[in-house]
Amino acid sequence: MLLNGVLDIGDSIPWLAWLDLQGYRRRMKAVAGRIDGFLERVLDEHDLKRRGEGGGGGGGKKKKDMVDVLLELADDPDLEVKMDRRRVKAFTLDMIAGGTESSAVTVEWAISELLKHPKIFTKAAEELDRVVGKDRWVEENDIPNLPYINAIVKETMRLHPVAPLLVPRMAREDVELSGYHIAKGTRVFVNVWTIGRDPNIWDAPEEFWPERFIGKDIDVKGHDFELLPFGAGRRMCPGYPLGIKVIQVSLANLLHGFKWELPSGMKREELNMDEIFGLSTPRKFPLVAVAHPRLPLHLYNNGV
Ligand code: HEM
Repeated sequence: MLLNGVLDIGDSIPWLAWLDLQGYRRRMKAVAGRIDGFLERVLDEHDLKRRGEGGGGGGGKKKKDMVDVLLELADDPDLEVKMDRRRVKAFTLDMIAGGTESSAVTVEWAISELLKHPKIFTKAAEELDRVVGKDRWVEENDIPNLPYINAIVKETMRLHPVAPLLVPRMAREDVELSGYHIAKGTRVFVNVWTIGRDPNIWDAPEEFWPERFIGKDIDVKGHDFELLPFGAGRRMCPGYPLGIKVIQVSLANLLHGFKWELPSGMKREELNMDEIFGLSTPRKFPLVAVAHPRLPLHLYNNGV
């Protein structure tokens, strides 16, 4: 993940690329080799299982997982866009890389911001107690009734977008944009991190203040260009519907189920909020916090 976001001199000065001055390309090739080895093993295991079960269909009775379905598609000669083994691996890697770190990083930032702003914790807990009650966990269909929790999620994504520069674009033709000439072939980065902190767009942009979204029609679906944590357009995050729900439901449950505190003796001003800036922006120092149960103890025995 770190190597994904590094600034390689060869990207900016292509004729220096072959020298690999920072050694990033060598390290990327080594990591790619290890990941490929892992994915090959996963595909081999699935192939073996499919053959053992009579081949072809991934076994009629046993439950299929995503890799089984992709391998079935790879066997289909009539597919308009061919799915071969290489694509099955790429797809699987996309799901692992895109679908895990992004939600975890966002939830960790949300809890960090709330530890700095205990009043927001209290307000969130009030909403959860009123809407969900203290005798159960939060479910997906509670989410539309939790505007304050949703505002916390948006505010977290405004200040800590998972992909601060989205993924690079390339201008397919010469274009004039807001008075700038962008020549065909130019690599373009959209800096959503800066947009999220732009004082021309946001009041008190450096402040964590979820109330700014209450009653406002600003969403994260790629239509409101001031808030683009999932990107926009044809290359917008395809995992958006899943990603946003995972963040909302897990954060809501973490706030509903636990009272959060900093380790004893630590003041909130001392909580370091530095980020590692790359393709994604995790915390520089992992969050350490203490969680106290808020709900009846029997609920913790059955899981969420
Ligand atoms: C927490 C949630 C997530 C956030 C904040 C997030 C954010 C993003 C962003 C900003 C992009 C680039 C979009 C652009 O440049 O316009 C992206 C691309 C992508 N995301 Fe996500 N994502 C999340 C969850 C997921 C999940 C759950 C999956 C899959 C299960 C996923 C799969 C992908 C893939 C495959 C791409 C590349 C799309 C392409 O290049 O065409 N993401 N994501």
